[in-house]
Amino acid sequence: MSQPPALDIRSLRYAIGGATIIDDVTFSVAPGEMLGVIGPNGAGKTTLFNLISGIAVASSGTITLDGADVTSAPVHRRARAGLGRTFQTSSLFPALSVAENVRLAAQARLGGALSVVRAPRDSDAASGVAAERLAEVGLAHHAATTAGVLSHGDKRKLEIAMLLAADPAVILLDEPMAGVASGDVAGLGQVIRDVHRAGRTVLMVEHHLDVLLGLVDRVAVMHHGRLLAIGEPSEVVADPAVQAAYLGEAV
Ligand SMILES: Nc1ncnc2c1ncn2[C@@H]1O[C@H](COP(=O)(O)OP(=O)(O)OP(=O)(O)O)[C@@H](O)[C@H]1O
Repeated sequence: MSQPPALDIRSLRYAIGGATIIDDVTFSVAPGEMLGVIGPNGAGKTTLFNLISGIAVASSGTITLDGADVTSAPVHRRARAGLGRTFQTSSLFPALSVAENVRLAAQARLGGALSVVRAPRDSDAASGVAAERLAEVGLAHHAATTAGVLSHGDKRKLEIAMLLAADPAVILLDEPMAGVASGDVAGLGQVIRDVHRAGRTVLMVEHHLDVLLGLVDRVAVMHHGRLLAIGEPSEVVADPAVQAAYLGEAV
């Protein structure tokens, strides 16, 4: 039997207060693929991520993760099924060290009691996972640094390391470049590329189109809650309907 898609979305619809925010969206993402999700402000990108991660529940349609229907599953069950997500707003603990932030995320996954008081032992499974993940995002040299003083680019790398601590197969990145200094964008892009090349399926919403189009295998364009186009970046950028949706913005 052929492998099921990492993520399959069928006829997804989300309506609230009389407004249809997501309207009949269907697409699937292959295992190991990186899909960019773009669209003008208010197009429904974050809502789509909320439906996939379980923060909002679809009005109709289905969401399948690696063959398992998770359409109405709570957030923690989707996380157990291999889904991980970052948010537009920072989710780290600024007063703790970089290593402690990732250790806590790893402890949550490993099921141990959460403790910031007990000094971590190097032999701790969670500390081991934390060290590996920090190395993976290039932050090993900042392990002892207080997370709050990191640059925006390094904070985003730390959030990715925290996400990886749970070992997700499918990762949703919501505007990972937001607020990152232009000089740090390329380095963060390389971390995302490496995370993807390690075999993970990645969906990424990002307004920095130049960076996104250079990273992804395919791009999906949302417009007024509908999927306007999906395909390889060069095809999608050349699509007149996509250009019209951006009202002449350089795509
Ligand atoms: N809970 C809600 N109740 C009412 N309207 C909502 C709700 N959530 C989102 N919307 C509306 O749905 C539309 C899509 O919002 P969403 O945040 O998903 O868009 P987006 O593409 O992520 O936008 P941006 O690029 O600005 O982040 C917007 O018009 C928003 O105001």
